[in-house]
Amino acid sequence: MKLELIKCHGSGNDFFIIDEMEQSFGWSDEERAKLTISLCNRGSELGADGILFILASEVADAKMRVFNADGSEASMCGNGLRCVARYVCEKLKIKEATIDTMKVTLHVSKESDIYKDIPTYKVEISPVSFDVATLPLHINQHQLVNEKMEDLSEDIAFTALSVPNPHLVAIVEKEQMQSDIQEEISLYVNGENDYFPDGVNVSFVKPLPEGGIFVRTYERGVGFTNACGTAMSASSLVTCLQSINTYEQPIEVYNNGGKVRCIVHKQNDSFTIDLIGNASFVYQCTIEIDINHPGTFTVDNSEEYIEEMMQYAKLQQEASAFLTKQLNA
Ligand SMILES: N[C@@H](CCC[C@H](N)C(=O)O)C(=O)O
Repeated sequence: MKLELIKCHGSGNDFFIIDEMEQSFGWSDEERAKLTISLCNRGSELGADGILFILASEVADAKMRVFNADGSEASMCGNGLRCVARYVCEKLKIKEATIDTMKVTLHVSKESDIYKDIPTYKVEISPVSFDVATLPLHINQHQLVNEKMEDLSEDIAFTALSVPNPHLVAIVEKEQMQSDIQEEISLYVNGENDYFPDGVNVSFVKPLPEGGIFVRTYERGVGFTNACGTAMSASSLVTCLQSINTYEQPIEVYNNGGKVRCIVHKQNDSFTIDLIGNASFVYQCTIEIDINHPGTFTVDNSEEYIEEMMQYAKLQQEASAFLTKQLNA
């Protein structure tokens, strides 16, 4: 069969969009998983962190399903949702929309450009929970907020939260950020272990001297990515809890693929987060693939979004120069 793909990214966290809104391919979840593993393989002609399947919805403008590069399905994806927001808003010629996701319907909207000529979208990150059962995290307490887990590290304190996908967040020193410790912990909690039966996204966060934070995330089902939208949102909330940042105020969040802006809203004891950033298209292409044997495919008719990519490269250069200066300050 022929399949149309759009390669897109949010802060360098890259995905393929597959539109199943009008044409239903009738795929099973096993077929979606195998297709994802094949197309996301970085050793193939394509490669990505995941696939965003966009489907028709009876309760919202569209439905998003997210598959990680290893074929597992995630309940949410912040960077991916911005790309889906752009795709749906442009397709339906609207400026805001509702997108149904695995656990919740979320509001998305077009925003003024975060950087000159960079299509920018705001997405709602919600619901947020600190109840360890929602990750799940198996420990003998209801919450883990800025506390050590001796089996993970003797020095680092973690906060566990779901937004609604699961996150483990630690505020760290520069030396810890640059060591192998994050990878070691991430491999442990995403392998056979007694604590996180479904794995967890692990973020190390470094507050920057001139304001803003740097977030590096090891993503469940993928590995280290340039950025993880839900992780940057969860990390922003954790920095507000620790009075490093302030509720209702924009937080500049730097990552290895660029930067985004988060605003954490607090009402009584509940939280929501706005994630604002680029929704960039890289290229569109058609592939010829046999869904029963997705391991091989051919790519043709590839067309790049050159202007958009050149503009994004400028944002990335500026963000990276700022970050280097801040991390060496
Ligand atoms: N990159 C995403 C998150 C994708 C899902 C995650 N790996 C999980 O399994 O929960 C984002 O931008 O939020």
